[in-house]
Amino acid sequence: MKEKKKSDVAVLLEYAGNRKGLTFLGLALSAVSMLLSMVPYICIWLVARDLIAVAPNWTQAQGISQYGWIAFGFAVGGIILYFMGLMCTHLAAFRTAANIRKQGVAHMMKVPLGYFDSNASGLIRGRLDAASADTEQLMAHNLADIVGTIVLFVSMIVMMFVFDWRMGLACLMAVVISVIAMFSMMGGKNAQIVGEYQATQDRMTKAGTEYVRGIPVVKIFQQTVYSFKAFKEAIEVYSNKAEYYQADVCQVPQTVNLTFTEGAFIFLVPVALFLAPSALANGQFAEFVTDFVFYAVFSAIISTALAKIMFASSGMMLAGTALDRIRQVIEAPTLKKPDHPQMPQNNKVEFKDVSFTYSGATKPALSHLSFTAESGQTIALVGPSGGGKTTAASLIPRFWDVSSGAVEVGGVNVTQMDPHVLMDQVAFVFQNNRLFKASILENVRAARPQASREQVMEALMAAQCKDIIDKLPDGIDTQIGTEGTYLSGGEQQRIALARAILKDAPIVVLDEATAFADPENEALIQKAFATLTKGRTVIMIAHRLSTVVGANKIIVLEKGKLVEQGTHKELVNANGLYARMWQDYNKAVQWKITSDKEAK
Ligand SMILES: Nc1ncnc2c1ncn2[C@@H]1O[C@H](COP(=O)(O)OP(=O)(O)OP(=O)(O)O)[C@@H](O)[C@H]1O
Repeated sequence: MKEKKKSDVAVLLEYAGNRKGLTFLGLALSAVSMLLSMVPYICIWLVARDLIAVAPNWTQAQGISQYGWIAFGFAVGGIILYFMGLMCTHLAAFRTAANIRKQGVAHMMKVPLGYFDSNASGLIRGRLDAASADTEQLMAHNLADIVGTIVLFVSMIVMMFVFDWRMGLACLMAVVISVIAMFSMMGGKNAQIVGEYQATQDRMTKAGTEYVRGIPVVKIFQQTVYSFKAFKEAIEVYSNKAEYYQADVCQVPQTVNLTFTEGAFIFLVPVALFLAPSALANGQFAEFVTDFVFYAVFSAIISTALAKIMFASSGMMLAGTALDRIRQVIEAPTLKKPDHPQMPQNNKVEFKDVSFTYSGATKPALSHLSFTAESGQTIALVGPSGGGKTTAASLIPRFWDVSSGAVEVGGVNVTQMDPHVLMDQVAFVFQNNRLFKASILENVRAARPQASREQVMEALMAAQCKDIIDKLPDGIDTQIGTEGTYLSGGEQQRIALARAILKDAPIVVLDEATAFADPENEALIQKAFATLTKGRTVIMIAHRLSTVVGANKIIVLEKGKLVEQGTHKELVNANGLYARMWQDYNKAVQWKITSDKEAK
């Protein structure tokens, strides 16, 4: 257990980078400040000794004010050094937390895109933010307090035995009982409970993110109570765990701890009463009273020291579990990079006997899928819902890697290509294209950062975005998602198409939108599609069969398997699943036309 804690600190110090030295400087300053803070107590003893020696002629006491100034000087010096130490540890702690966040974000760029499907973005952010804040507490405060407290303890024990070992022992007993109570609360099984408590916190964050994300659906279907259930349960589990820890685990040890730290007198007074008669008999009563005064005052710092240890050890535990959570992000498996990356030879896309099963799923989402899209061809993926169209398209940019078989781009297995080369080769337009809260210019330019303003403008025009730009107050410099500037689904889709057009990649994977039925937008989107796909290899997930009629090849997927392939004409003649889908589609269109006419 101890070793693990040590290694946690070592890990955190690595993150501090070139500010690691500042941590050590801060710790040294904290140690020295603790030593300085002992001097006022010695001064109290000296003052008590001198006063008692001249009692009751107090005015004869020499050097009282001198001791006062010395005590004041050392106390102030101690505080100044302590603050300087904290400044150093804070500077290192901020760097540590910043480096953890930076490394986490950098690592997220290397994980497969599918990772974000199974890990809510709120959870990832929560893990990095909350966890790095917890480590900040350890690095900025707790470590300095631990070192300071160790020094305090050693000097405290030395001082306890310097003046009167019996009264010193009385004070020490209170310390020992408190420390035992405290460690029974922190160590062993209870450390595991703290881990569980933080895991419930994680689950609550995840459920909260999911709940907030689903609010529109919840409101539409008036499902407030039911939808709140998962989130409510997560909150309840969390508060039960927190309550259990506080009430059942901490109650007794904390009471013992507080009683003995705040009441170090419990042992000191009986010991003093026991010693008083012999001191009186030996004519050493003045020394005895001096020592008693000193220990009575000194015992007060015991509670301060123990409180610091308590916070420090809980900080240690928090940081340890925080590091575990950070590791879940920072050590998430990354996309495997090939040792000898190969360059694509052409713009062909080929699936070779591809099977894929999502992690945790029992059935494969794709089984033995093979097809080829020659350079410049358009291949449409169609089929019933859940057939595997999105999964197949997602394997091209390596959202996930195939379970068996191979996906090849330009004659090279995608796993054998540098991920950057693969990303340059392929443009993706998915239905839920995310636009950033940034200007339209920046949103489109994300595809090619070095593109000029004119090139961005050209892409926007090609994607039929003229009407959008014209109506916005600052044209392409308008910030999206702020001050009421929101775009409709169809408009967002066209901006995303402009992004893909600007990218100018030879291969395009696109999920044809179904959600944006407004006829005007629809026509513009189709025009933008035509520009984007011209002269490129296209893999299109098609939901409306009207868009696939002209495709070079149609792949029909059902339950993860290729059930038919061919041109529209061939498949209609084959009288299989596609022919039935085509009939149903025509009936639906017919029904729409008829009902539109009747409505007029
Ligand atoms: N992230 C995921 N984790 C586990 N299973 C998944 C995941 N995404 C999809 N699946 C499963 O894989 C299968 C194929 O789903 P996929 O989304 O590829 O089908 P689709 O043909 O695109 O469907 P639709 O037309 O409804 O979009 C389904 O059984 C689905 O439940």
